[in-house]
Amino acid sequence: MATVQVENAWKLFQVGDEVVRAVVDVSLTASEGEFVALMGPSGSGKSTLLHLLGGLDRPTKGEVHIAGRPTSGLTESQFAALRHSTIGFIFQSYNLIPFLSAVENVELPLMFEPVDRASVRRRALDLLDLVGLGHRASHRPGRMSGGEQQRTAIARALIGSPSVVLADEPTANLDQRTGESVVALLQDLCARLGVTVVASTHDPMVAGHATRVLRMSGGRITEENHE
Ligand SMILES: Nc1ncnc2c1ncn2[C@@H]1O[C@H](COP(=O)(O)OP(=O)(O)OP(=O)(O)O)[C@@H](O)[C@H]1O
Repeated sequence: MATVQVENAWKLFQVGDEVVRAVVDVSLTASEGEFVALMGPSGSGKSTLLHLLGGLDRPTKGEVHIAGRPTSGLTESQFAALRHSTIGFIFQSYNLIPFLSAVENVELPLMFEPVDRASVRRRALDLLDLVGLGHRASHRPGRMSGGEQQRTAIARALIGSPSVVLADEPTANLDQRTGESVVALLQDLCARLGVTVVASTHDPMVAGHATRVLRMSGGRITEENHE
């Protein structure tokens, strides 16, 4: 099943008198369990495309489907609810809350949901185990390494059982070896849980683990390579 689907998507930004064409007529489909790497020079449109895929931003033109549903007719709150239940995000700077413990950070996306707290706690602890951090559950981010913080962020991205995880340069702040272990974890999630991962990256190592590599230039997808 296609878990990521965009058709002829454009994103234009008006900056003063100038129109910036950040994403230009992009169509993309990815299925369950795929690991797609988005590569390309700075400013080529990778982050903007990720934002469109995840519904953090709406296209100027074109259609974005989330979980097989077209999103153009949805209100902001319908859109947010759909995003919440189907998509997890990972950022290069981890974006963990410094005064919360690892397990509390993982629980955060479900904090305001009407769900049983004890079962959320169990699930958060299971996810920390899954990413190899069961022993760090009570640690705050400041007491964890960069790799541990990114693993915590991956567990947080999974708390809502998303079908898609979008990662914006997930290894940018990690050394080579730690980056490799984080990417191996993402690859494992694709294989074992059937999650679709789309990751923007400048790092050839990340692309080396992907099932598909898309190259962007000037807002367009200009090249596509399969594993
Ligand atoms: N909110 C915005 N307002 C105006 N222009 C924007 C905005 N967001 C992105 N852009 C522009 O759109 C283009 C694509 O930017 P984007 O951040 O998607 O590129 P990128 O490939 O992710 O770059 P990097 O690798 O440096 O993160 C750039 O020219 C950028 O300046």
